[in-house]
Amino acid sequence: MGVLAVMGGERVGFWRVDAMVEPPWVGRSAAAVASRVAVRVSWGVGAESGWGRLSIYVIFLQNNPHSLPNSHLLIFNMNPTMETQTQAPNYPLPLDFDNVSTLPDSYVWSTTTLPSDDPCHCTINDRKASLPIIDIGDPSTYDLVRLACEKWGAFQVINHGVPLSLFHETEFQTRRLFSLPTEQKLLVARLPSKVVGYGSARIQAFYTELMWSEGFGMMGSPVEHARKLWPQDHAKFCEVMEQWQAEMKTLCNKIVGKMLGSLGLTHEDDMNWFQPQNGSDQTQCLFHLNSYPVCPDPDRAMGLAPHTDTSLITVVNQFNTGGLQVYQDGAGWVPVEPIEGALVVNVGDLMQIISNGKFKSVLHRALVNSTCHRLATAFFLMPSSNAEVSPLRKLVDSAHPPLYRPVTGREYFQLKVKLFMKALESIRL
Ligand SMILES: O=C(O)CCC(=O)C(=O)O
Ligand SMILES: [Fe+2]
Repeated sequence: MGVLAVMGGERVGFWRVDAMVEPPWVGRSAAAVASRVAVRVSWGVGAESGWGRLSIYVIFLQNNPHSLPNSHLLIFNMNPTMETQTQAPNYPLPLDFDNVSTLPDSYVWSTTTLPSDDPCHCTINDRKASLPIIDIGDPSTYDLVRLACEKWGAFQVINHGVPLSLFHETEFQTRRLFSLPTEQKLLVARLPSKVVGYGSARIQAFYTELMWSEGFGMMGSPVEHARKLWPQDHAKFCEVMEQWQAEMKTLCNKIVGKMLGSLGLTHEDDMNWFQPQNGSDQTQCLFHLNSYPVCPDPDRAMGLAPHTDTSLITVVNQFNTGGLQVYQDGAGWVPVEPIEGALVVNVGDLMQIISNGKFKSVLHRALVNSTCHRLATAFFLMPSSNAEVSPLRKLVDSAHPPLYRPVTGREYFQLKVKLFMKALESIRL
């Protein structure tokens, strides 16, 4: 287990590997190699004159990148067989964004590779279309919620009861994490098969072009990772992250209650399947921090590529900085207006399944900009992994046959990892 750093060409970055590398040669003095490597690292990451001119090296660090000279460290020329030996996954860890002054070619999204022809396409007429803003504290909002979920698959919520002070603390702690030096963030790099830890978006695996973003995932307490990042000073980060997740869980229940209510159902009667059965298998909610550093060429870059969320619903906080866009048939990509203290709710794939296709899982993406470092958080409401997800019984009758076969939360998650945007289609009856 270790971190592979590959330097040279345009794809400068770090890959995490699961497999132990069998080095083609061993026995060089670690200290001697380390001094060479340190120089190559500083050349390879960021120095423009270095792009494409360095030969490719693979560095295997058994310990942490901080202790280079003392680590057991091996270096060898990369060759075609090496790639198969290391089984490097198809998505790199994020770039060292601070040290890049021009957009590397591998981060350029040409308009032809974008799902819509023009990334910012919006006719004058379309500009009037904007995501509904719903006062979730208002008891008479059922119709608005239903319409928003049917037409958009998303809406913004206000009057949700999450204190503004917690927004600010969460933003502060999120910025604190992403401001750490790259090599420190790599101490908690996410393993390819996992959702927790630091890394690039998991959907990167489905796109050839690289995304201008980095993320940090957690499920519940982030203490194990936070301890590695701040050995003496992680308590506040953990406290704030746990508090935000608790607030999001409560809010999600309220919102799901409204969504069901808008279809004539209730949380109590119709969501029993969702709760952990014998207390042993907790719900698998995922909380993600996203960072979109200032980008030298934002019109040609992509922060987070188009996708739908796997969740039942997702609550996104874009910290008052625009960038999130939702796709609507007929209108194209519609920017989600940043509103201080508002939260964005996305209908996810699992909600599309349980609503028997009444609510649609929204296609969305995040763009970047050249002036400010955008941060966002996303809380994904997930069922326990063995809960059976299927169209809710009361929504199915002879006139409305079930559109999807039952799947467990775990099974659907695995389908999404394998099939990405074709996962829903694969369980369609
Ligand atoms: O960063 C954003 O605004 C969107 C985040 C998102 O869609 C996600 O993490 O799935
Ligand atoms: Fe998303």
